[in-house]
Amino acid sequence: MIATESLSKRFPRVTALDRLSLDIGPGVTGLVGANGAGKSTMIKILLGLSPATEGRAEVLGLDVATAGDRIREQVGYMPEHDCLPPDVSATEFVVHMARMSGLPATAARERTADTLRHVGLYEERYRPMGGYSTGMKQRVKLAQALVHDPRLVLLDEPTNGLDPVGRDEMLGLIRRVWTDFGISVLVTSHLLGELERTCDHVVVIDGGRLLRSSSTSDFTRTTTTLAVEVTDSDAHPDGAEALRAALTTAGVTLHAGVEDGLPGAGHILLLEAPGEETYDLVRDTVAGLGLGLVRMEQRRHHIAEVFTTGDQTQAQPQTQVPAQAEQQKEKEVPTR
Ligand SMILES: Nc1ncnc2c1ncn2[C@@H]1O[C@H](COP(=O)(O)OP(=O)(O)OP(=O)(O)O)[C@@H](O)[C@H]1O
Repeated sequence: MIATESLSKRFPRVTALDRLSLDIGPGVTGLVGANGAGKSTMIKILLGLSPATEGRAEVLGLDVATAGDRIREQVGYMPEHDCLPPDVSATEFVVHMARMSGLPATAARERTADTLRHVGLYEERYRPMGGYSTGMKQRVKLAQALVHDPRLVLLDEPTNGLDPVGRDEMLGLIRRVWTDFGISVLVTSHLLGELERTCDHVVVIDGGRLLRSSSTSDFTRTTTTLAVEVTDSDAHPDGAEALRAALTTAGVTLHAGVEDGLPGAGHILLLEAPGEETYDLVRDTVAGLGLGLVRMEQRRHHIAEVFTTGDQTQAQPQTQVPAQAEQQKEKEVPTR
């Protein structure tokens, strides 16, 4: 879908993109980086709106330097900034954008109605957009990117300014753009955590340089940590502690501390399970103590841990772990 080779963009005082080489296939791809990392610059180059200083880029097999018009025919774009005229309604605006993309009047009206329904705008679509909430405006911006039925959409920070519920709804919509319509998505964000749930592939850039590009499952691959939750019993009023003692005696390595489990079902123990024999041992020990086994699951990495644990096994050689990431409660990539 997108390929770049040693792509650079230099402004007089800043290098926004620094020899970036990427190969992005179909599906939902996240482009994550702090403010100023170069995400918007990258999108403008991919749309053929801003020339690269050096290197090359192709979108849908078309060269951005020479085929910008043809790229924009097949690609939708949701800009980061607020760009909606306040005095017109969502319907009028999206119909206008559809006509600009070359759709005949009837098709433009039909596609507008379908697209606005998809993004969850109903009666409001006839009201002037000046009175819309941020969430409604973001939905209109998404709708106008989709209305001409592109093969790929480039979404620049679509969750900006949204509260957690609005963010979840927007991420769900973005996921469905791919699963329901087969339109590939490149979505930028400075929030690592939200990409974990939404994207098949994640590209991380910092200061215009590539930090890492891998499938989300590589980022979140399983660990050897096993989480075990058991019920209490009359004989063992603290089932988790009884299990901890029995497993320690059996030679299993347990992590310090417990996590809260389901109400009434005790706590969750975390232990090292290098092989299947540990699973069998846990099951038999739980049964031997007469406890109920509520859950036994392998823990997965979270994307943010890539930045907090120094796990760089698949990182590019130039990887720098952004130090402040550890302090970001919301798992945000730090602002530079
Ligand atoms: N037209 C321009 N002239 C000079 N510098 C620019 C220009 N556009 C972007 N930059 C600089 O290039 C760098 C990358 O900017 P860019 O907007 O691509 O980052 P970003 O990752 O999209 O961040 P944000 O989410 O804050 O927009 C920044 O340092 C920015 O100040």
